[in-house]
Amino acid sequence: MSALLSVQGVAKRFRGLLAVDHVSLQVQEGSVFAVIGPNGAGKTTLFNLIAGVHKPEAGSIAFAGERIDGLAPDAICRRGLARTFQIVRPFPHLSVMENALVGALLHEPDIEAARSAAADVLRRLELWDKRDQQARSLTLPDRKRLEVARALCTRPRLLLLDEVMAGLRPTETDRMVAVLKDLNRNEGVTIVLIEHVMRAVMALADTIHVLAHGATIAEGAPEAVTRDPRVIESYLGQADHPVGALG
Ligand SMILES: Nc1ncnc2c1ncn2[C@@H]1O[C@H](COP(=O)(O)OP(=O)(O)OP(=O)(O)O)[C@@H](O)[C@H]1O
Repeated sequence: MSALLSVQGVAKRFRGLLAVDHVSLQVQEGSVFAVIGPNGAGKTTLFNLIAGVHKPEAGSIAFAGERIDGLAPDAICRRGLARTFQIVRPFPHLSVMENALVGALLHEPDIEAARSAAADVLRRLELWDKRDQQARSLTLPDRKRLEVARALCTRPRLLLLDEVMAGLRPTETDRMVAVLKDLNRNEGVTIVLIEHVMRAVMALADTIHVLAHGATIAEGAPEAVTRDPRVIESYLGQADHPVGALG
């Protein structure tokens, strides 16, 4: 099986700090791949490299067999790689439907067809009843779902999710996990997620990749990775060391 996303030895430095230190990973089509690691490990910077926000100083990134490093974020999104942001960023004064439409119009220039595609996604994400509400009036769980909906409306083959569970209560986390499982299993969307909520990671991920100080320290099946002493040690000293609690 060839990888849908292949990251080879990418590096990114901010002034003196090597935020991503020659990281390599392979994400198989149809899988759920989690990137975890303590605060400041380089997870969001790695996403920004994949999504085209930053250009890697070393290494290469291929999506569906073609190089994407160096392309602009919108060009990468058009190829089928969409992302959400750690800080949710819907257009606050637009309605839920209008926010979804912005994504749908990327691939579907016909407004009625785009509206219909957006409606399908909003139903799937349980936001249809709130389609006329302004995004800024939504609760945090609904804003998180809208963030996923906007990304999904661009019809991605691969979805990059940056901490979509943060701030959710356990029941809301379970709902989001169910939505993502459905997308992955029934729609075939490949998912790469950065996540601190280990309950969600364990429920979803086929593979976990662990970063610490910008570098890879472990990768493998969830049960093995969360028992790895290097992984547990990397979280020590963190107020909430979720992996230690599981191990
Ligand atoms: N734009 C930037 N300019 C300067 N330094 C940055 C920038 N973005 C990230 N960094 C630094 O790079 C390192 C990695 O940050 P990054 O946000 O990628 O970590 P993270 O693993 O996503 O952390 P968290 O779990 O807290 O979100 C940190 O030391 C951070 O301060």
